[in-house]
Amino acid sequence: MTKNFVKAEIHCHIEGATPPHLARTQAQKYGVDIAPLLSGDTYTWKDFSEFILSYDAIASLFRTEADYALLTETYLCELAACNTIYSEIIVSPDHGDRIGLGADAYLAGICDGIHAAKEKTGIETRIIVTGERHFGPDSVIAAAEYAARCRNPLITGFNMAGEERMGRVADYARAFDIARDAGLGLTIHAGEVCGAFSVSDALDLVRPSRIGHGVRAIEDPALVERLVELGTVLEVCPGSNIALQVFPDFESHPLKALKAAGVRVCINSDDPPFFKTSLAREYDIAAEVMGFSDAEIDAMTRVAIEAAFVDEATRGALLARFDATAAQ
Ligand SMILES: Nc1ncnc2[nH]cnc12
Ligand SMILES: [Zn+2]
Repeated sequence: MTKNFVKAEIHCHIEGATPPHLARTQAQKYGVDIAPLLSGDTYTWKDFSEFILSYDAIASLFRTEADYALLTETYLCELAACNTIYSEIIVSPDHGDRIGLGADAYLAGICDGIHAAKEKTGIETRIIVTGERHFGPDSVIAAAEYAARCRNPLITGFNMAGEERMGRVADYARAFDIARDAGLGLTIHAGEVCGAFSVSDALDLVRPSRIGHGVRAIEDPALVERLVELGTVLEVCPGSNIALQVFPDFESHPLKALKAAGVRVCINSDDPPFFKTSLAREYDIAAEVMGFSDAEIDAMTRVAIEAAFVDEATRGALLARFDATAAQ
């Protein structure tokens, strides 16, 4: 059991963290029939494309600043309850725009939720703005421009999520140039649905310090070696990968092999209720199914904090908190 382990997570999509009970409340509030999306406590989707559609539909149930504050506070308090001291949430201003709330109010709600959760639990949180690849290059560039100009101190990173099979990384490279020039940390979903070439493209064209998933790098030993040399951190989400059938089961998941090869890896939940998981469960699986030792699990948590998009004073404080309580 990893219940008492100090945890940190740097890859979770805020709308993807919607607990089924909250989805139902929101659906009732706005008179939306979500029966095709949710059966009991299970989000129903069959493959990656359907998952993305389902994700966007659940996101559309949050329509006000207060809705987003509630969602964010709910998720962060759940994380804090399992000893999580740091979280980076991936947010998409496109969702705010698409439901007519607007990006500013969308982010204001999320920030309210972050402050409320910090007040209640002490959890430290930062925001990664993401472009959604399936909304096209212009929309991803607009997301980067938004992140760059709004100068919100909680927004410290830029990402691209969504349908990895749409276009090539080169089509989106400009968005990352804008984010890099604004001083934001860079990470990108790659090597999840697409193979090793997608991770190579990301390294060549985005030069990120982290990659979301990246697990299919395992298909190319030279690429694994390149990740080791660069020190690129993979934000690994094992439960997500199994649910989305990237790998058939936890036994064949490459997290152990990547770590053994020297790649810097950490454990994350991605969209936990969509994949019937939680950060706590991901840590338990690492220990009980994948066979990582306590020290190895702590080492992955340390990687998450070392790779976090925070200022050095905050990183130091988090590491001190982690060192004071880890593996005791
Ligand atoms: N696992 C995932 N991959 C790509 N885009 C996403 N958006 C939310 N979850 C995602
Ligand atoms: Zn993700």
